[in-house]
Amino acid sequence: MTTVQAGFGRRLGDAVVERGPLCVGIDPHPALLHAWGLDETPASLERFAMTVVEALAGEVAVLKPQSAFFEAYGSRGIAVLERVVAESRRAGALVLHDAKRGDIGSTMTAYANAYLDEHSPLAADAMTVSPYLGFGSLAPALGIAEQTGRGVFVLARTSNPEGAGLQRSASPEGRSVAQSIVDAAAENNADAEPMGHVGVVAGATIRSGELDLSTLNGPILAPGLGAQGGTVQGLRAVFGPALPNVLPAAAREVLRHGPDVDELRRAARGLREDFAALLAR
Ligand SMILES: O=c1ccn([C@@H]2O[C@H](COP(=O)(O)O)[C@@H](O)[C@H]2O)c(=O)[nH]1
Repeated sequence: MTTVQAGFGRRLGDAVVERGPLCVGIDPHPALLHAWGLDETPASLERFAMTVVEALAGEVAVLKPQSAFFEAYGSRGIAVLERVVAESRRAGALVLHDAKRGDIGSTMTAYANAYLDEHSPLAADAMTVSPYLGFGSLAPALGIAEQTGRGVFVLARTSNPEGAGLQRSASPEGRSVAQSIVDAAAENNADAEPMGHVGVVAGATIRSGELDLSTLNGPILAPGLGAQGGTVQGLRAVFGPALPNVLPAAAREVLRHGPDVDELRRAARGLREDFAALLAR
């Protein structure tokens, strides 16, 4: 493990200042491959993913490969994912592995080593993690991330409709499961400047004011724009005063404009400009 000087909160903040607030998902869905005139082979997977990297790695703050779509192709898919991570980072984008890992602490260490340790071929800048085995089970990932200047995004209130039942369920004192995850992340970020390395995931599709994010002091990944029904304009109602910490995320809403790299860029810029205009209002 090698220590990176700046913490993830600062690195993400700098990337957003330089490139604007947007995370684009690299999700090679079979339907998108077909729409791009590609088939479902490792060679097509690579063509798709590297086209997105060519179009956007020099353009957006964060790229978020969805691990599942690469894992589906076995070791050849993982080899493509390694290339996506390395070339995106080389072009200046931060890479967030969307793998949603979560396990007992000892196994969590191995996941964190796989995705966050600089010597791993898959090492990125951040990863998504699932707190279902208890927030404390994520401690090894939080620790490795902090030591290496990397970040984690903990699922709190996800964008999918099925998440609501579990995540909105409340303790006798009235605190929801999702809020307890946000509060635990906030504890880890308490003294960090300009913000901490423990982000949360909260969908662009959730109800207004569902979460109190006032003490989080960390980034908020907001997936669910476009294909899942969330809108950039709706983000202010959902996140209120926490809006400046929101990193809007979209995959299909951008990828459907491919394979033309200029069209992909135009789509990403449009979303980013819409969000910047919302922030400025
Ligand atoms: O709450 C969550 C957490 C993660 N995701 C992931 O983001 C993308 C969304 O893709 P779109 O095409 O923009 O809908 C996908 O990889 C999900 O696994 C999420 O949607 N919601």
